[in-house]
Amino acid sequence: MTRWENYLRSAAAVLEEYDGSVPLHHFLKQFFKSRPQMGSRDRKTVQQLVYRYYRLGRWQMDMPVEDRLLLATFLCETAPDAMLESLRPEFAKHISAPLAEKLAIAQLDWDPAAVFPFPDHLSPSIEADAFTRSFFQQPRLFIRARPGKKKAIVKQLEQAGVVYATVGTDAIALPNGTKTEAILPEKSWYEIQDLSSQETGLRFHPKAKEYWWDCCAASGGKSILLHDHEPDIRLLVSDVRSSILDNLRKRFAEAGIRDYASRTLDLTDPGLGGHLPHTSFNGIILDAPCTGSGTWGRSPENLYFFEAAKIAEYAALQKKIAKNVSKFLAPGGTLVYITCSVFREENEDAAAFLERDCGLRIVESTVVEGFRRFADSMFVTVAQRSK
Ligand SMILES: C[S@@+](CC[C@H](N)C(=O)[O-])C[C@H]1O[C@@H](n2cnc3c(N)ncnc32)[C@H](O)[C@@H]1O
Repeated sequence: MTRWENYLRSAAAVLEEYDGSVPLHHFLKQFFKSRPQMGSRDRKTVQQLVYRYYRLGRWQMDMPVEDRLLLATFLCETAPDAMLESLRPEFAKHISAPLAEKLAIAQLDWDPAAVFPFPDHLSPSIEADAFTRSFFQQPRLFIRARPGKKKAIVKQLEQAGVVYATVGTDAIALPNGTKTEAILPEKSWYEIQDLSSQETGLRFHPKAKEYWWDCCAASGGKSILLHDHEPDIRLLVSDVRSSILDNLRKRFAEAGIRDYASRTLDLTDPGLGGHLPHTSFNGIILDAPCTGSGTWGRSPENLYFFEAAKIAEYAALQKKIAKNVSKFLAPGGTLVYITCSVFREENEDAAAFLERDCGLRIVESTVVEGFRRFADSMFVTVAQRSK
């Protein structure tokens, strides 16, 4: 058996075993652990094959697995690929062609709803076909340069010979798999943060001495962004998971942030107010738990396994949290509601709920379209309590 056939067979074994109950990257870690004979290049190749397979969603499912793996490689890659050159030379010679041309070469009927089966749920401004086609491209790795550090970071990237691109004021796109920790050892200079996630921070306008609450803080990505806008704020961070707040503390320490309060809080708890250090905040960041559909370019297994019923479940949870949390917004205060979802129910419908049921005024609602630029897609709405 050739090296290529071996790779295809290993990828097929992953696909046979994986059932979507845990994220694919967790599953692959375990899968490779039990196969120590596979070297790092083998693991990387198999992993790429499997990810590409899921990028096609449920389109062309009748095809034999090996054929579909090679088709996915043809459609998702633009650089010469040795496996394709060996096993599908007729595809390999068109590897850099645009997707429309590749589809014609492969002589297949394009069926976007088989790739992304939820177009009816998309936020209205998102163009379904462009969004669906974006799944064939792997999003990039982005870092955010912290204030005053961009020049020094760029210098280190150049010294290490890394191909990078600066985007906007603070974002730097890096090739996927870049070992940032080895190349950029000074961790207080930057944060690993998606481009669209960075741009949600353009809506944070904290003033010195104000009270701000990042109520779904996780490991603190938005809080560090907020703090970089204005370090002199009274910051409360909370999350329902205490383990993720341990990560936040470590990350804050590396970022040099020491002055803040943290709490483990369930935002659906009707008695929430009793656990808060203050009962009124000038700013609340509600980066809500969501389907994550705007990030599925990084976890394409969701195209295959996600069940639409989950959208309504998340939307109900988001409303419950929004209602409970918005009570603590001071007169004139701002609530920034964020999701990494592309679904209307979690986005525009949630904004309408903030206005209708929480007594807030919507100042801005935006879908941050990452899918056109190798980044995640997000939604952000800015809501204000009247003075
Ligand atoms: C989208 S993530 C937040 C990401 C984070 N803000 C960042 O920038 O990295 C949503 C967070 O909400 C938390 N969460 C989910 N349900 C919750 C609840 N009932 N109460 C409080 N937090 C909750 C999750 O643990 C998760 O960390």
